[in-house]
Amino acid sequence: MRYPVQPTASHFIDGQYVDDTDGTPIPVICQMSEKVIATVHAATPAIVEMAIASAKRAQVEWAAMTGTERGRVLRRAADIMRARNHELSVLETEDTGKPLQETLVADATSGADALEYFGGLAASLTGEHIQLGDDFVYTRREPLGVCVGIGAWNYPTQIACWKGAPALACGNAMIFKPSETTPLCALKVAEILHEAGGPAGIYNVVQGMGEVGNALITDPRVDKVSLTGSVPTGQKVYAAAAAGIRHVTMELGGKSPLVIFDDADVENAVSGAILGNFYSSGQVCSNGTRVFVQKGIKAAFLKRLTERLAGVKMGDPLDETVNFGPMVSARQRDIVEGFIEKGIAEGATLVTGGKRAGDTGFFLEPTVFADVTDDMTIARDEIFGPVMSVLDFDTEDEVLARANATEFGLAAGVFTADLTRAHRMVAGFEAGTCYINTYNLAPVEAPFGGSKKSGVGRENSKAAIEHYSQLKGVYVAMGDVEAPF
Ligand SMILES: NC(=O)C1=CN([C@@H]2O[C@H](COP(=O)(O)OP(=O)(O)OC[C@H]3O[C@@H](n4cnc5c(N)ncnc54)[C@H](O)[C@@H]3O)[C@@H](O)[C@H]2O)C=CC1
Repeated sequence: MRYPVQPTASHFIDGQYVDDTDGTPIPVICQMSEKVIATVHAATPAIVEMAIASAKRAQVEWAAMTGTERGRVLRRAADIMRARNHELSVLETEDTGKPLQETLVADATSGADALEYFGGLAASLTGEHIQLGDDFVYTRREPLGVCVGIGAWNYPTQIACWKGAPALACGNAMIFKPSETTPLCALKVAEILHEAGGPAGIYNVVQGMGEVGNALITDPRVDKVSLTGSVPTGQKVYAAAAAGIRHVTMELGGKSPLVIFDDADVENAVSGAILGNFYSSGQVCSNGTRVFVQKGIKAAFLKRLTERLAGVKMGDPLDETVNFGPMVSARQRDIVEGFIEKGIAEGATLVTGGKRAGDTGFFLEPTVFADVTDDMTIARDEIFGPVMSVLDFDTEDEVLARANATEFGLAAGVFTADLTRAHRMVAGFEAGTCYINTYNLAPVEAPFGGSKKSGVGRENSKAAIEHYSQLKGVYVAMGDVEAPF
């Protein structure tokens, strides 16, 4: 079975599809054919109002259910997602252009993991009892209320679930606004949660650009905003949330270092660098795009990397043998091309790639630059495309200082056979998500998020519960009340 690409309607609110065709049309463009394959409409003020009013009402009912009951809904939704993995993966590929080979294992499956994990935690979210002589305090772990999730375009299903699952487990309602570039997949998440028994209104999806996001996060009925996006957007959204003293989770951009020492296993280091630069055509926030390679292993690393890149198969992302898809949009392709031109102009050595590919489609070759220096634009700015920068280094102290010399702090990785050094490096990295002898894995059990300008808060793991709930302390007196007069 295959889902129709054109959704039934633009938004999913209060358990059903709704539309208001007065909203600005948002075309969905196929990254392979460059043709419009679906159209949705940005939410009008009436749609935004409908979504918030419905979430506010539904949240009360949802929070009154036991954790076990809420968890059951999430786990049922996880089962449905797994049973429909193929059609959800096809839709994810149509939304993003990522190869089906990837989406079959990384998107609905990761979303289902989040629903299952937080569904399992829901029943055990408790407060604590603090004895104070005869008196005592107990704490209640309570939901925040209505949460708004705003997504980026690279992982539309996964982001919708990573935000929705912990929010719902804690008894919140969520209104999710997908990126205008990839509006399709979150609608399926909403539909599935409803089918799994979620009360109408606990997970609404509304479409739109920044204005719709802004209308949602400035509404006084909204208690929290969780954004996945770029740092400039994060600054705006964080500021708007601060005006209303709202809770925030910010999952923002990065320019992460991947450090490869002379003693590393070359084959594994090359695999790590490929995973950290070319998966999803490089459109991954945690990518290790500054690959610091110690001078003694540089020649062997570049040789094997170039050989391994011969295994890239570009083409129709729906063809399961294709392992490298087009960029998400013409705009993103053009941005990345601009960075490649800068890399060449600023004197980096183009080892491989650098060009468009194919007659149609937003394809860019996987690109590797060597002899990159810290001051070059390609070593400083987030590119969000398939461009790897290889930088040379001599010593551990030197590379750690250079790895940290960035305003970002999302991820960092190290490849070495010396485990003492690996742990020392990781302790020194200014980054929220670190890897030793691997790169870019993001299981739901592990916290994911950034430090410095890459973000605030953590997604996944038990840590996410702290970001979707609040504690109420209750002092209970067992005797008379003493007062001064
Ligand atoms: N840390 C993480 O977990 C991840 C971070 N990202 C980051 O996302 C970026 C790429 O995604 P894009 O969609 O281009 O990011 P973006 O920042 O352009 O947009 C993100 C979302 O924010 C919305 N938005 C824009 N202005 C807004 C405003 N004023 N108020 C409310 N919402 C607003 C957009 O409509 C979109 O849904 C990259 O920088 C990447 O590093 C991407 C994936 C994961």
